[in-house]
Amino acid sequence: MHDQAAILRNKMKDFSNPPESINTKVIAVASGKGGVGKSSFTINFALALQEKNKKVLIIDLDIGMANVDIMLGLSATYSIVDMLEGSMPIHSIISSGPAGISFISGGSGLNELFQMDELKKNFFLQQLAMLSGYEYILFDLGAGVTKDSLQFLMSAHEVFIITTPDPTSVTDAYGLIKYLHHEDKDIPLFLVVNRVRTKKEGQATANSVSRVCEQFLNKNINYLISIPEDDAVWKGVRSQSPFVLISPRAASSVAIFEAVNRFLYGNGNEIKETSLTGFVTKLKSFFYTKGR
Ligand SMILES: Nc1ncnc2c1ncn2[C@@H]1O[C@H](COP(=O)(O)OP(=O)(O)OP(=O)(O)O)[C@@H](O)[C@H]1O
Repeated sequence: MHDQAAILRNKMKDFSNPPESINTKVIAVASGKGGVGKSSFTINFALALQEKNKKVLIIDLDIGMANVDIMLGLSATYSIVDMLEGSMPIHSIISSGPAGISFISGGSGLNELFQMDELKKNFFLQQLAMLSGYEYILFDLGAGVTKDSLQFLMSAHEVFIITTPDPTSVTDAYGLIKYLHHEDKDIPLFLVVNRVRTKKEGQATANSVSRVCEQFLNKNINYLISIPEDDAVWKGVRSQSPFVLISPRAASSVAIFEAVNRFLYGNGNEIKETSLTGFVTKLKSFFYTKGR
């Protein structure tokens, strides 16, 4: 009988050999509070990385608020939900966005993704392992932490936390950092302060987050960049065209390019070895032992 389980089992045989691996770094982009510019940062940072000739993939896992495809002016044909329902290979659900950026949509009904049975979990993990041709995979996760997003946050090689200088946003960012630190004291965290009026405001915000993290958690936070409040961002969202592409000289774009330079060449970050297998193995351990 060819039920879905049988189809999945057969597909898994087809995909048992992941493609040749390059060094893949998985970045989870998160925020404590919603609406702080997480998706817009993810997209533009990914595009700026791609401009440095890096192979980059964006995966939208912002359940309920998935809007990366809208911001990219795309209507993705297939999503992760389709991949799981239709036992499709992960490469067939990758869309090509502006400047050829690769993108995977979570799809509506994504919350069911996390209620997967064992066979689907294995299929999902196996398909993720097929993405080893990408040098950077950016997961856009929802604001705050859920039991589900936590698994991705804790498995990623690095976590970017986006905040604005707004005290409520800073408080929520600290809450998120505290939560993550409690789970894993060694998790590398990068802070992005978005919508600043001046660089000084960005630095002051980063200083206050760093200070409380050092004082109460004994945790070092890497301040990546501040991004100014800029009409170019708004225009990019309105025209569904990322601002680094349509306004590359705007102050917000300059900040994103600077963030990529710091990320790639600052603090010895470029020499750390990372692998997709490491990410998938960690995620698997969350799915099966530490998860539900
Ligand atoms: N630097 C900026 N300057 C001006 N406007 C900005 C800036 N960053 C973000 N915005 C605006 O903020 C709005 C929210 O941005 P975005 O959707 O990226 O936030 P988010 O944190 O991903 O939201 P969600 O919590 O819904 O996932 C967008 O309309 C965007 O135009």
